[in-house]
Amino acid sequence: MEETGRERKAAGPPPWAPTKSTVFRSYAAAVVGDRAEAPSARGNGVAARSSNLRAVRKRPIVARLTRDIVQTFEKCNPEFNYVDSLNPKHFLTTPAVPVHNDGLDNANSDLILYVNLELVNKKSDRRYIVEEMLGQGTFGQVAKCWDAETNSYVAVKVIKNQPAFYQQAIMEVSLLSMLNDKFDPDDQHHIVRMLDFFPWKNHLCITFEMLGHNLYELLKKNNLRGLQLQFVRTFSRQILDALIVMKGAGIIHCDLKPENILITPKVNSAAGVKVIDFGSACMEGKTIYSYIQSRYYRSPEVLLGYPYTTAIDMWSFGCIVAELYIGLPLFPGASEYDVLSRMIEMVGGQPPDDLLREAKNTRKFFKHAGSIYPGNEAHDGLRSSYRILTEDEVEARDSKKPKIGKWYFPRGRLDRLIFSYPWKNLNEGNLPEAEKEDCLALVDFLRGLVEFDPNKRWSPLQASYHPFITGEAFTGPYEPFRETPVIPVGRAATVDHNPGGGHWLAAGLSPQVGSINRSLPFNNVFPPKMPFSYGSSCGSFSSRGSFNDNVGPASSYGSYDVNNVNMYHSPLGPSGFNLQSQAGGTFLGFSPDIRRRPHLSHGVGIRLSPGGPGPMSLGASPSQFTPPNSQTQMPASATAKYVATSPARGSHGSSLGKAAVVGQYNRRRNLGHPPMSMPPHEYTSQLIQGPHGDGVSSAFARGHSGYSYGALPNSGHYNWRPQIGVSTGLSTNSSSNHGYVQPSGYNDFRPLHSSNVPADTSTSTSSVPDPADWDPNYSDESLLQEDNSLSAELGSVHLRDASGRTIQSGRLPNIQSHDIAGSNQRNDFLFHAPSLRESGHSTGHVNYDSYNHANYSQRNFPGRHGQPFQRYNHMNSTSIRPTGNLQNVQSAWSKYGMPDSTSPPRMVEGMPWEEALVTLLQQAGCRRPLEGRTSGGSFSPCLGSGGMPSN
Ligand SMILES: Nc1ncnc2c1ncn2[C@@H]1O[C@H](COP(=O)(O)OP(=O)(O)OP(=O)(O)O)[C@@H](O)[C@H]1O
Repeated sequence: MEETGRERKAAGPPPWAPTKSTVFRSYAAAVVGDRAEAPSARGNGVAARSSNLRAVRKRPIVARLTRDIVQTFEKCNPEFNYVDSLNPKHFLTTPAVPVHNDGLDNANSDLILYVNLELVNKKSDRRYIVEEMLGQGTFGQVAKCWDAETNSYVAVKVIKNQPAFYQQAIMEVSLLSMLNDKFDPDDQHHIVRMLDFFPWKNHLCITFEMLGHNLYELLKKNNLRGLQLQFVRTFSRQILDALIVMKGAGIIHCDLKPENILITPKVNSAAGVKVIDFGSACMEGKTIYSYIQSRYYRSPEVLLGYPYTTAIDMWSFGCIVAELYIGLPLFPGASEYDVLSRMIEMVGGQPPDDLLREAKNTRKFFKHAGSIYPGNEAHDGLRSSYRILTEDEVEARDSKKPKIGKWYFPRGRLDRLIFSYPWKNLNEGNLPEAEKEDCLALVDFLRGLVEFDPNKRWSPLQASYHPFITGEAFTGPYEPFRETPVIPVGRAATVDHNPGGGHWLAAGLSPQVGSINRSLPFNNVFPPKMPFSYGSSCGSFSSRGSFNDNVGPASSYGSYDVNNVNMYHSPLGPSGFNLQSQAGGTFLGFSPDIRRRPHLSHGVGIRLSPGGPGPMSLGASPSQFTPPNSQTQMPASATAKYVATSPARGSHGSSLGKAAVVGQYNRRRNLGHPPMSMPPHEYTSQLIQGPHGDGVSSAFARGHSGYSYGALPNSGHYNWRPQIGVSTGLSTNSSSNHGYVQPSGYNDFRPLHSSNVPADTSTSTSSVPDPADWDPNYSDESLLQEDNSLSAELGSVHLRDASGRTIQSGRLPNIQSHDIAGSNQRNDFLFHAPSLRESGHSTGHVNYDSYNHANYSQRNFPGRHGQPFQRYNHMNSTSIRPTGNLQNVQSAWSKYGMPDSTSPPRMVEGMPWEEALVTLLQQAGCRRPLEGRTSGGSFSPCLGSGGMPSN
């Protein structure tokens, strides 16, 4: 029965009701009383003074009303009980609906983050207070957090609570640990610093130094105009620096793109950039995934399904350098076919025949003409027996048109593109004298990077000596010094079972058969700073005996002795990673001498020889770990808000791409995927004959005489590259084609492979939304949005030239549109060209009449396509593919040396991932992040008795 007001009155106030005296006590009285009660205050005579409320009145009203409000309420009503958790939360994660992990995770297995949530490293009791979302990507979320201990902001990547992502994140941790600690201990090589990692609520959290905006945002900031050349040079040099170190460590980044290069604003010091996101990285020679790299930056060998090395990062790097200059992605293809077509059209030539012969996807893109196809030539001047399929041929084969994206700049050769940038003055003769040399140097620099043949593509070290980077005068085509070939690529996992019965592939090791001596190249400028020899370019197997004797820092460079690699299969169960250091501890696969390592004789798994970072050997194909029912849902809604998809934060569009890929990957996982067909030895021997001979140097030692310095390519020139055996190069002489097929209308920037597609129209007929075009947040308005933080960030940019001289110091002018509006000149500032919008064209379609063939829609800049790597393995081994029940997952787990096979992993509520992580990291010697916080540097989990972390 409902109680009436009268009855209530008669019954007296409810027990919780404040009494008049407490409720309506004045705030001042409460404060006075409060202070009067404080012993310390009393002691200091504050009580007496507190009756004077003038100090309180001076505060702003909001402060006065809310300061100590909880205590005030408590004063007013002693029964008032403030419960923090009942506060409305400001959620940062999308969606924020609790689904998994006892309501802590959403449907995507992302930890639901909200403002002021604490992420705690329970081992060190270090707390990170979530403040805002920086990005939501494939592997989880990155949040800006306050680190109370250091009074600074950090970026914390909270990995999804799924084994697959967890595994790959362990890889990220281990690779970055290695890079940070062993190869760049002094933080000099433009690689992001990892500060901490810890498990939290079944999520792995990785703490990074807080960096600024990424390079895509920087370009976008200026309406996708390019940067001034000196900035292109400076950033390129720094990225190269990172790449040199990575190559020295044998690490392939696999997802290099402008979004993964972040600005590091430093007040009063040289600004620069840092490479982030090693979440897709792997070790050279131990490549697992074939679908890697974001599409625009995907190398030809990856597109074609050819074994890859660190050279793929150099391709991406070349794309980035060009993009920094022109402001737009170089190959913004809407499909892989489109990307490859653009490469061929813009770079000239095509991948060499031996690559095409071996690559597993060749038939997707090329037609084998049986013999030398008339009129078709590879880029090195040799005729080819392959030619790229026409769109019609692709359509006839696939019963649907290939997706072809828009062209955002004049079609034509890359050199022309660079020379005529910003494309308003189409006559390259307009190029100021002063810029000619720079442009020539840039074009020549790009020549060595966007090189179809990975064996001829310049290494980062070779590229770093290019005049474009060093700032020396450019006097003619650069010939890189000969570099000792380091790591022939390992055939990506192709074998189901290794002969020894172990699981090479499960361990992430590509069997590399063949007697190849691998030693640290004499010209490795970045020997890791560690006392012993090390396996830096980890991942190659060498045959017995080939392991060199020159023990020392450069000796056991990344080699695995195929006869000594210890793979065990034992019914006794897993032995974990068995990473044993000769130095007396376990560490990340660095054994100073493979020959002396202890041989363990039990367990499944693999003991890594020098150079193989432990966790990496997980062969962390998510497919092996994703529980059958695990969800990898990434609805567009979940990705649209933050970084990955938003122009405001870089890799916009990528999430969807990645989501699609993850979905594909999961499907693939379930369906299985055929192994690559080529036996490893074939590939190895091929490589030995290729790059191990005169390799790079010979490729560039020939036929460059015709590259006439100072001469810009004229309209009659077909191939902008200096040609082997052809004395034309960039000669202005159109007669120098030497039998090359004259492209139709190079003059007019017409495509080599005419697709009859107007440049401003998309021929995509697919009803399936293309992730490349999917960018819900994209708009011209967003392009024009000022971002003061970015301006501020850049305001303190100081750039130095090659000699260390400051070329741009002090505060740069704010990046305001009026700084550049209406300017058609390369501004004496960060950016060097007006945007299409500002180059006098009205919004909407921009018709470059003078090109006659190119219409551009500035409204349709490419939706960024950070298409992710897709993880699928080539392994057919059912033993490592989860087959639908926990036990199988567990057995897969145990094969990777994960803990105790007798206690199956709990997928959601338990701690096995944390335990596994802890064990792995402990075994791998990843101690640094916790050093100083743990006893003896060991990593031990902060587990409650029940296995769950106590909060
Ligand atoms: N150290 C950092 N400082 C500032 N922002 C960062 C940092 N690390 C990452 N971010 C932001 O978070 C975003 C996602 O980070 P990251 O690329 O490492 O995650 P991811 O899941 O691999 O994303 P993606 O799927 O886009 O590759 C980055 O694009 C960047 O904007």
